[in-house]
Amino acid sequence: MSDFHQNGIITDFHNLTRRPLAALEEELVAFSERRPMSLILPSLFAELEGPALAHIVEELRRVPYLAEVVIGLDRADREQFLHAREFFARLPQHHRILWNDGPRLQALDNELEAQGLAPQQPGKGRNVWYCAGYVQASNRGRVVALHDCDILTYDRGLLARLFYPVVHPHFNYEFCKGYYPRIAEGRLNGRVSRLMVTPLLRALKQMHGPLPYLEYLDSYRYALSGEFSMRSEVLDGIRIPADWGLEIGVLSEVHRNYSTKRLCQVDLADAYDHKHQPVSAEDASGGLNRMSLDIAKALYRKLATQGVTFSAEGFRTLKATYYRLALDLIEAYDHDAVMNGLRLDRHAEEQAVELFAANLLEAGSAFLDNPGERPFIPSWNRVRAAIPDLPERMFQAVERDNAAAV
Ligand SMILES: O=C(O)[C@H](O)COP(=O)(O)O
Repeated sequence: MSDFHQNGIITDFHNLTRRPLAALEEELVAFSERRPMSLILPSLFAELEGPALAHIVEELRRVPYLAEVVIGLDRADREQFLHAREFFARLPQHHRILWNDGPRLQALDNELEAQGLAPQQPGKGRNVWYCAGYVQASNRGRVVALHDCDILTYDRGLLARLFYPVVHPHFNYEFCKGYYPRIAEGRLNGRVSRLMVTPLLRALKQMHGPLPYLEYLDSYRYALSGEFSMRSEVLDGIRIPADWGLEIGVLSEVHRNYSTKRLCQVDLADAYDHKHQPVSAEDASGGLNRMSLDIAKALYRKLATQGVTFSAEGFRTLKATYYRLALDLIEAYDHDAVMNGLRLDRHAEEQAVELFAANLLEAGSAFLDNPGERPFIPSWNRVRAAIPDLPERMFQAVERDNAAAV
C-alpha cells in the first residue's frame, strides 16, 4: 500500500484504494472517444516462446478500450514472423506486427541509412522508434502506451493505470511513467535501477550541484521501468538512444520539451517480476553489464546537452562518489528487506556495484574518445522533413507484411 507523498516535481498517482478494475475500464472506454489509445509492444521473437507473453496476450484480449496494438518484432526470420502473426491473431483489437528484420522494413532502413537517419544499432530503442513512426502514420491513437513483453506478473489493471493519467479528458499530462516494487520469490530485484541509477544520479548531484535535470530524474521512483504512456505527438519530437539508454533518453527528452507539470508517474502494481538478465560480468556485450554501460553513456550525453562538461579526472571522482553512495544504499536496502521478510544477497549486490563503478569509467572513456558517435536516433519530425513520404510507405509495408500472403 503506497502513501500519498508528492515529490513536488512531477505528479505522483498512487494506488490508495485498490479501486476495482471494472470502474477504471468503464471510464477508459468513455475517455477513448476523445483520446483513442494505441499500445506498442516491443518484443523479441524469443519472448513469444517465453513464459510471459502468452499470458499478456490473454489479458490484452479482454481490454475493451484499445484502438490498436502495434507489436515491434525483433530477431525473427520469415517462418518466425509467420508464427508471430498466428500468435497475435487471437487479439480482437486491430493489431499489426512490424517485422523489423523483414525485407520490406529492411529496405526502408537502408533508405534511412543512406541519408544518415537510420538507428545505428539494433536494440529496444530502435524497435520502439520504428513503432513510434508507425503509430504516427496509422493515426489511430491520440495516446500511446508501451510496456515490456517479459512481465511475468502482468494483469490488465497495469495497462488501465498506465493510460489513465494521460487519457483523462480533464488532465493535461503529456507523459506518464510507471513504477512498482520489483519483488519476486522473496527477493528484492531491480538491480540496475537500485544499485546503479539511483546512486549515480545522487553522485552527479553531489558533483554538479542540484541541477533541475538531475533532481527531475531522481524524482522518478523507477526511472528504468519499460512502462510509459504519452500523447502521440510527444513521440514525434524526441531523439532516443537505440539501445538500453532508451528509458533515460525518453525521460530526458520529455523534460527538455515540457514543463514538469505536464509529466507524471503512476503506481502500476503491488509486485512486478520479469525475465532477469545475467549480470554478465565477463562479457560487456550482454546482460546488466551492457545495460549499465548504455545507461551511463546516455546519461553523460544528455548531461552534456545541459552544459555539463566532463573530464577523465571528473569520471574518476564520479566513480568514487558513486561507489560510496551505492554501498550506503545497499545497507538501507538490506535493512528494509529484513523487516519485510525478504532476502538480499549483499555479496552479489556489492559485486554488481563494483562492476557498475568500473563501467562508469568505461562509459566515460567512450564518451571522451568518441565525440562523433551518433547514439541518438533522429526525431520523426526530422525524418519527415528529409523523406516526407517515408512514414506512409512504412505504413503500407507493414500492411503488406500483415496481409494474408507475405
Ligand atoms: O530495472 C532494472 O534494474 C534492470 O532491468 C534489472 O532488473 P532485475 O534485477 O529485476 O533483473
